[in-house]
Amino acid sequence: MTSRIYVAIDTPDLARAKALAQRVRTHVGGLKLGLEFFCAHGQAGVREMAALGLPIFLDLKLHDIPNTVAKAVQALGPVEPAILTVHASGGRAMLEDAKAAAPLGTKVVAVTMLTSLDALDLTATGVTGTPHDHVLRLADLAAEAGVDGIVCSGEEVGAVHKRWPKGFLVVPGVRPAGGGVGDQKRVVTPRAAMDAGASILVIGRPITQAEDPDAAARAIAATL
Ligand SMILES: O=C(O)c1cc(=O)[nH]c(=O)n1[C@@H]1O[C@H](COP(=O)(O)O)[C@@H](O)[C@H]1O
Repeated sequence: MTSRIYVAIDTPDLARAKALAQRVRTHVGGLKLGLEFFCAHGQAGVREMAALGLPIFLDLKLHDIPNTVAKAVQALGPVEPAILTVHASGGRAMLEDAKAAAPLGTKVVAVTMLTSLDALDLTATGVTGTPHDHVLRLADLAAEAGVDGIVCSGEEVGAVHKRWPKGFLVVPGVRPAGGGVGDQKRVVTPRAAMDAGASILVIGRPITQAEDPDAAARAIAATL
């Protein structure tokens, strides 16, 4: 079965990105490229990574007025990513227009509440209620807007899965038991996220910063 792990290749160094992808490719289902990589290498860099033969998750977390986001998504069309992120808090019209502008084969997923935030951070942004409530509210908004799914932490994915069983649910911020969490705050193990209903996992540093990234990816895959 294809691995449900997308490895987050968070580096601006193209040679390192390619080398990492080659090392872990047999234990991951796809490559996630984010802002760091895209700002350094743009669409040409994405194409070079896509040439390695794994699906590309382009994580640009677009968040702007509907017209701007739709035009940006349209401009990204030629690279036809398998998955593309926008922010759910951009609102319903933005989500609808992003989906309408995306290539047919691209899943548009809406980031709800970043896994690097906790309840205190949420309150500080002026949002009342718990992270759980906030994620469910944004997940409902994303479902109504017709995008393919959402990004949330493993703490909420079970509840989202119950409300939206067909949603494509992306869970980042996962850590093998006993691993360091870094800047992530709402963290679960890869296995717990899958058991709760994640469609795919996004995993960066536990693989990319390991002494042997291939062995780390294999070890995590073996727990799923
Ligand atoms: O959209 C994402 O992928 C994302 C959303 C989120 O809420 N939290 C989050 O960590 N991510 C991404 O997931 C990856 C997590 O990396 P690690 O913490 O190194 O495993 C990074 O590339 C983040 O940009």
